[in-house]
Amino acid sequence: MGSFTIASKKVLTLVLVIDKTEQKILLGYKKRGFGAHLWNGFGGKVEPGETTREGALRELEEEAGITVKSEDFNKAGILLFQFENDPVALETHVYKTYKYQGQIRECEEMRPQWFTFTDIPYDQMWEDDRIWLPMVLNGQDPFYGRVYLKRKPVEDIKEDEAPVVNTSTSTHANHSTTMTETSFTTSQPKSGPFVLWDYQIEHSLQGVPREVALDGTIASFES
Ligand SMILES: Nc1nc2c([nH]c(=O)n2[C@H]2C[C@H](O)[C@@H](COP(=O)(O)OP(=O)(O)OP(=O)(O)O)O2)c(=O)[nH]1
Repeated sequence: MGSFTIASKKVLTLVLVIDKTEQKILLGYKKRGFGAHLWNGFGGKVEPGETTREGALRELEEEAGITVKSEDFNKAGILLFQFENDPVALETHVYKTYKYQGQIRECEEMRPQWFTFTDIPYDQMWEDDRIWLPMVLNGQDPFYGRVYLKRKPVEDIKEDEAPVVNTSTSTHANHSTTMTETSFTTSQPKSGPFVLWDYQIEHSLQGVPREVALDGTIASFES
């Protein structure tokens, strides 16, 4: 049995771009690196000297090509991701926005695509997303909590399930965007190399969390 004991944390961000009118969310297909072959929001590590808000806005511009005004950018919550036998937890600051500027574009790491709320590809996302993403879409944020992810047995990871990608151009919310569709030849990779082991996620009644302690409780709130 593996251990979920953590000793420290790294700070990361995750940005959700939502079209309330059309009931759609912009996700990116991660082409490489950590979480490859999964659909996710945009984000990554916060750099030294950056606030989480600055880091989230930078990653959104790098990965999807769009910018968001500060007043349209809100913290939806914090999740502490814990990985089996890894003492470093990922304190992930989740932001949401309903407005953006610029032209959505693909980059070498992420391929953006809009999904209607009823068509979110949860079986090609991190397994915990189906628990907390609806909280954001239903306005049940801010939230906080922790998520325990266990490594999949090696025999369950199918390396050669490469997706087939088709490119097309579509127009959405006055933005003409080149979109690509993904289909999988055989059984598709599900939730990457991790499975959800356990979680505790709660609606934050006291305010917007600024930091989560290593035990998953809120350490401080945004003022
Ligand atoms: N939706 C979701 N995202 C997760 C989970 N676990 C997890 O680490 N992430 C996110 C947080 C980050 O946005 C991303 C991992 O960040 P990363 O450090 O690998 O980012 P990156 O490859 O883009 O690296 P960089 O740009 O910072 O160099 O994955 C999860 O269970 N669900």
